[in-house]
Amino acid sequence: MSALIELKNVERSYPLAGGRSWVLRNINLSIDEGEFVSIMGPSGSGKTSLLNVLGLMDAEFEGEYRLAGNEVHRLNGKQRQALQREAIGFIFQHYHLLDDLTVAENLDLPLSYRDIRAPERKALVGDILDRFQIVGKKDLYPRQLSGGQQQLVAVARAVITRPKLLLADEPTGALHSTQGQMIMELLAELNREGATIVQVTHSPQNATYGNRTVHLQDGWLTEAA
Ligand SMILES: Nc1ncnc2c1ncn2[C@@H]1O[C@H](COP(=O)(O)OP(=O)(O)OP(=O)(O)O)[C@@H](O)[C@H]1O
Repeated sequence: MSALIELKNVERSYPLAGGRSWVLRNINLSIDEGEFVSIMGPSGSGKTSLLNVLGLMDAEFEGEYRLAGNEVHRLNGKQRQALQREAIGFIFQHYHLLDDLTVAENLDLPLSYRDIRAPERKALVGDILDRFQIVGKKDLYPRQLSGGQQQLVAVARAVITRPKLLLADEPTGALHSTQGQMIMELLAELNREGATIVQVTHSPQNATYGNRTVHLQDGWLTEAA
């Protein structure tokens, strides 16, 4: 089994008056294709910082990061952006849908960054609307949807390009428990279909949907027993 993600001695710090403030300490982590990993840890322990490194949103780290055979630590900004668009889908706590775009237009957005012709884009949007059973919502705006429906659209948008890696930051954090459970079941299903998923969660219940949990404490990573 080949590793999709490999972090070697990854460190992140910020300058602080008189020294540096350390956020990630000597992180070594390997994640195989097809895994569903949960990152847990107290507030301020570095979970979002680690997700930002994994998602190529933060390049100011030290150490080595390999993603799908790419040496991320050697890439320039343009190459990182290309890899991010090709390989990663993001799901955030607060959906991050664009308010001025309809559901269908939000779903089309990641496709518009790719070299895909309009009829094929339309077909892909149609397929995903079907798959997520939201065809009836396609012309509505995000504010016309419930929180659970908005997150459903956000997950659909994250997977429409079939990324190898799905990164989720507290994906159920803003939802009621039944809506949250629906989203977790959907993530588990996407994982069974082959997506590698890394989620940040405070919820031990949500972590049970994954196959493995790692813990962060003051920037240090430990594997759960
Ligand atoms: N731009 C920055 N400058 C300085 N310190 C920062 C910066 N961004 C994050 N930090 C620090 O990094 C540490 C880890 O933050 P991070 O957001 O990764 O924690 P977290 O585990 O995700 O917390 P939470 O569960 O509260 O979201 C915190 O102490 C935070 O203050």
